[in-house]
Amino acid sequence: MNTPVSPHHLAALGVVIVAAGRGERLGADRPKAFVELGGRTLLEHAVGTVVSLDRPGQLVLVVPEGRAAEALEIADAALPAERSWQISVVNGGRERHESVRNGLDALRDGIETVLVHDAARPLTPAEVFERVAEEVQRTGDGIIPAMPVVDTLKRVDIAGRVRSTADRRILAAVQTPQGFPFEVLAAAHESAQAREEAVAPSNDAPTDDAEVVQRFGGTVRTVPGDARAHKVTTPVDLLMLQGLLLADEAEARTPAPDAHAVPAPSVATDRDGFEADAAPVDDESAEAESAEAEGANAGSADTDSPSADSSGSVDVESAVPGIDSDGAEADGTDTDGTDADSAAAAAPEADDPTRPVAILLPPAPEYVPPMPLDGPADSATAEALEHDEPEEELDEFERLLRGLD
Ligand SMILES: Nc1ccn([C@@H]2O[C@H](COP(=O)(O)OP(=O)(O)OP(=O)(O)O)[C@@H](O)[C@H]2O)c(=O)n1
Ligand SMILES: C[C@](O)(CO)[C@H](O)COP(=O)(O)O
Repeated sequence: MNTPVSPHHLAALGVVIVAAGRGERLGADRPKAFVELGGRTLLEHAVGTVVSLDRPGQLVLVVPEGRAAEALEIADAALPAERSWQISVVNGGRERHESVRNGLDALRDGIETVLVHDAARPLTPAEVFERVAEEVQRTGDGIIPAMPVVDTLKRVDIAGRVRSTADRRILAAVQTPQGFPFEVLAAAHESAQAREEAVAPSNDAPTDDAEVVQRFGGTVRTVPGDARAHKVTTPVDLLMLQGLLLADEAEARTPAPDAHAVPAPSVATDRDGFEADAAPVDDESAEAESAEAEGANAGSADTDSPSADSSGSVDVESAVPGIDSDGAEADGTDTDGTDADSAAAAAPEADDPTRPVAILLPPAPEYVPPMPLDGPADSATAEALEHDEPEEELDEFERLLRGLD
């Protein structure tokens, strides 16, 4: 039964961290969320960021059976005394979407906005949580962080033969946290569950919550994601995130520029990979979308400052059998944990006022946003897209899979 809630409760944010996966592709000796990165489990990193958000909320941790006590300890240790986060822990399901459902069931009445986040994205900055939550509250739509696709994408048949190239201008790689009005996400998951129970299990389980909501008829939009929200899937992902933590440490050790120094460029790299005012991928009017994107990006799209939760040495080798800790060196990081370039920058000649105190990185490559939101501008692109109609190609692909081609 619904209990009356105060306006304070109505403003509360619900966050579900799904941490109940087995981590088979990582191949560690424990569930992925309990593997360590920089001396803290992936779950600890994620929880630490959520409880650092400057708002009241309820956090639900969804964990593998037998891990609830450990998860509660992690949450207790992470919770700063002055923050108003209420924490609960529930068991996960067989598939990710079942785990999300269990998490939603544990949220109390009065949550208006809910964010669903993968523990497997441990370094996602607090700014991304804020950006997603604010945009959900502003628009009432589902909001997901997205990154441009940087590789060329091929459709390949079961014999390994390349059949065609997908148009990556209309594709985006999406991350978590994904945010929704609570009622919409809860109803979408309920409806998905009813459908699952009514028909035989299929192999098209939704891989994210945006898909659950879209199948339910909801609208989902994008905001810029962040390179630090990278997902740990295989061992090399842990090494990449280890590199980020080491870079944070090196940056934290770099002395602040003195008054005589040549100023460093204000923006060296954009971690979201998008131009600051890149419009999100959508099919509505370009004008309205550009205005929205500007609103969404204002003050938060460029997240170049060091992470608040950078921590000590990285324990990848001991946590994941078969991972070679030298991978950090291969990525250009010295074994003493100092990025070679940053170390050089950290030792400017004090009496040489012209000596730069920061390495001047080249500007990030310009990201050309997907096609104009009201369709391709030029006739060549329009023609190319006409011949790259996704549903037609899916049919063709299915025919190939069945050996009908
Ligand atoms: N039944 C599941 C499956 C996944 N997850 C969570 O969903 C996120 C994304 O899933 P993924 O990276 O695929 O994790 P795993 O399922 O653990 O990985 P794998 O497929 O390699 O086993 C992770 O934080 C994972 O813990 C979950 O809570 N419950
Ligand atoms: C939810 C997700 O992280 C969005 O990119 C992704 O779909 C999870 O996929 P996985 O195969 O369960 O890791």
